[in-house]
Amino acid sequence: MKITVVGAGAVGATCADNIMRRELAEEVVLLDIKEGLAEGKALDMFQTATLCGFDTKITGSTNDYTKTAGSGVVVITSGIPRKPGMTREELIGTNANIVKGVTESILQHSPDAIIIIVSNPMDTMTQLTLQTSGLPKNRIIGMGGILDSARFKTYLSMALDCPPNDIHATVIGGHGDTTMIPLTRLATRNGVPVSQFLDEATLQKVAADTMVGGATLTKLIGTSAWYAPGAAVAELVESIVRDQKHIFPCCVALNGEYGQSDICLGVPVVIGKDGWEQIIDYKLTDDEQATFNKSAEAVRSMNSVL
Ligand SMILES: NC(=O)C1=CN([C@@H]2O[C@H](COP(=O)(O)OP(=O)(O)OC[C@H]3O[C@@H](n4cnc5c(N)ncnc54)[C@H](O)[C@@H]3O)[C@@H](O)[C@H]2O)C=CC1
Ligand SMILES: O=C([O-])CC(=O)C(=O)O
Repeated sequence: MKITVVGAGAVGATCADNIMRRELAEEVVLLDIKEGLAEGKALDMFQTATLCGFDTKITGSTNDYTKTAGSGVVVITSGIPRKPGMTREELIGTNANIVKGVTESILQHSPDAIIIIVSNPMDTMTQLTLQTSGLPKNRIIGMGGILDSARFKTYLSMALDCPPNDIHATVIGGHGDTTMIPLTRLATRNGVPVSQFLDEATLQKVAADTMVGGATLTKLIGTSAWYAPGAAVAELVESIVRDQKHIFPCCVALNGEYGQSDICLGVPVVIGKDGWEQIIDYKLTDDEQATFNKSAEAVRSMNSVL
């Protein structure tokens, strides 16, 4: 399979790197609008093949979409990242035009692709892609919840002083500082509810830290994160190309599930070769459902800006 990553910046390049190291494609095409950037990063990454022991070919392209032709999966990371003190929502004015234009160009050459949206504000960019691409809804997947869940698990493991891989936990809702919903009630340490180990105040702090996880990194680094975002995209891509049927929280079009319609929002879905294949419509508590509804309202109001 050929996989295209649009945007050869911090997230796009890390994403391509992870995809290559996991050998998820025969060829990865990295495309950027900045002259030479994608070619340079692609060549640098290809020179790790003998060092890291992978066989995936990588091609760089300065805005030449013919090189992306026939891609099975396309990851869109093009657009500006936030700076310290900004919200993801403030990026909409610039990124909506970029994401729309990129999607049109991609579909001219890869009409059968599954599209993964990473550019922020991700929920609204996913909605935009759904509305403008005409693609079946199962082939449009916004990536945010996998990353947010990875952060949630990491913060829980730090509070528990245990390995992150012993934690199972998920974040649903929007991919925003105030719209994401870490499902503390369902989080477990190898099957044992984390509430057996941590008091309510600690759990609330972990949830709060998770929600501002991206903002915390942006403040520390001066721009937003890329290592965990790139790895999170690769996890999603792997479930598609290997048809693994993993359940991941992803931003998808809801049609009555979780009491919401006409909106793309993060919920648990089964991911396989056809994109998102099934929504796991899990019954939330009344409080969780009320929070989910509030998250949907906030994302809906952002979508109305489009
Ligand atoms: N959904 C998520 O979980 C995450 C989303 N993000 C978002 O991903 C986006 C990218 O972040 P970074 O890679 O850190 O930014 P970056 O600035 O390092 O890279 C963005 C790249 O997009 C390119 N670009 C701009 N317009 C383009 C176009 N029309 N066609 C092709 N390429 C174009 C730029 O030249 C640049 O190289 C941001 O919007 C950021 O907020 C970042 C982390 C996680
Ligand atoms: O925080 C940001 O702006 C980038 C992002 O979405 C994340 O790292 O979660």
